[in-house]
Amino acid sequence: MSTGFCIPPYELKQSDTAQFAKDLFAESFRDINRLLTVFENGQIETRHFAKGMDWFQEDHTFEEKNNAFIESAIELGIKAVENCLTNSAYLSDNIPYEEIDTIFYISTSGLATPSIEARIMNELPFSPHTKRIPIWGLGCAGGASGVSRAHEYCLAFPKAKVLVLSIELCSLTFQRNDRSKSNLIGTSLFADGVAAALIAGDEADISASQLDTLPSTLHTQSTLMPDSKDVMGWDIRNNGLYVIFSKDIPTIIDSWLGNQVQTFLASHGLTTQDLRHFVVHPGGKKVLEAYLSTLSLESSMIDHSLHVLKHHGNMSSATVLYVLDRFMKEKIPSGEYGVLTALGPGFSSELVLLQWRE
Ligand SMILES: CC(C)(COP(=O)(O)OP(=O)(O)OC[C@H]1O[C@@H](n2cnc3c(N)ncnc32)[C@H](O)[C@@H]1OP(=O)(O)O)[C@@H](O)C(=O)NCCC(=O)NCCSC(=O)/C=C/c1ccc(O)cc1
Repeated sequence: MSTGFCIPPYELKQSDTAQFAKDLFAESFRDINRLLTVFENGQIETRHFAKGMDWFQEDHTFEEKNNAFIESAIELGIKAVENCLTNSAYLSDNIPYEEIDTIFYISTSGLATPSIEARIMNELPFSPHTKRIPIWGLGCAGGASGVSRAHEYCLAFPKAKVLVLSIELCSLTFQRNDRSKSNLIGTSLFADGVAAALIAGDEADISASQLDTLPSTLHTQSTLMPDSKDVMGWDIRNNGLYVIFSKDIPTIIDSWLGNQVQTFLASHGLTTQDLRHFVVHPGGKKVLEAYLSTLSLESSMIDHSLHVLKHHGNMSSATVLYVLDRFMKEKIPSGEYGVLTALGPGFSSELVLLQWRE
């Protein structure tokens, strides 16, 4: 396994984005100062964006926003792929582009056909026979789903080297004229992130990592909650993508997820007591608290997720790969188990059982 990232170029402090939101939303909410406390309460300090503050001060058409997405996605995606295939923390030799069998491209924040991985293949020397599997629409769950689908691909083709490339430029969907509370909360949470992960089959010819152990993917579980399409998603209108996300998500996690994780672990002879590591997408502070409470986990198990939330915000599908990278850098004894998980529109969850191995 390897990872690579490209941090988008414009770093903004939470205090700057709070001021921006105050200017924008002041007319819409009489109690704006009370609502602005969400910017401080969310445990986010900095976020990174593809465009600077000036860009968000102006209205943009759907066409302009989506064109900006395509341009930045290619530029940042290329760097994340390069960093992943040459990451000396995990690889003793660089992986040549032409050895990548398949790219799973994950996104829900911009549209492109041909999809972004094809455009990146025009810029980097991949084999023209590389299989392209673009996955659009899984939202925050997409990074975990990408790891799951890559795992299954490697079971079918054990010699395969697979790239999961997640590109989310959530800020480029920003709707200045949507003065809903969801949009205000979203403006405090969402950020841009670009991450790549290399997943290799058991028989792949890959130069050994310099680390003692790395996580292996063992099993996966995808779950759709029936009749829950209004929990999260996009309302697609002439001006672009308008965010839908329910304020009940933390409560839904509390009542729905615990059982699922327990059943998943039990089907592999494990319980939550066996779980040492929890590689969880930090959807928001209250989302992380809900995970702790429903699974009775020790609070230290979300430290890496909180770190990513603090320094990068919620970068939708890319976020869980940032969290995974922090776990991969830790010295974790061989044999220990973990779960990688994220939730997204559907409403759905993705679970991956991990075991650290030499
Ligand atoms: C740290 C937060 C953000 C703030 O906490 P707080 O400061 O204690 O504030 P409250 O939770 O009390 O919320 C303040 C107000 O906002 C309201 N609110 C609170 N979430 C909501 C709400 N989703 N709707 C609409 N009103 C709300 C809440 O009801 C309350 O209103 P009021 O009754 O007038 O006091 C906390 O609410 C929190 O962690 N929430 C969980 C966030 C969450 O669900 N994350 C997972 C979903 S991620 C997701 O769906 C992704 C979407 C997405 C979006 C854009 C993209 O570009 C890409 C992706």
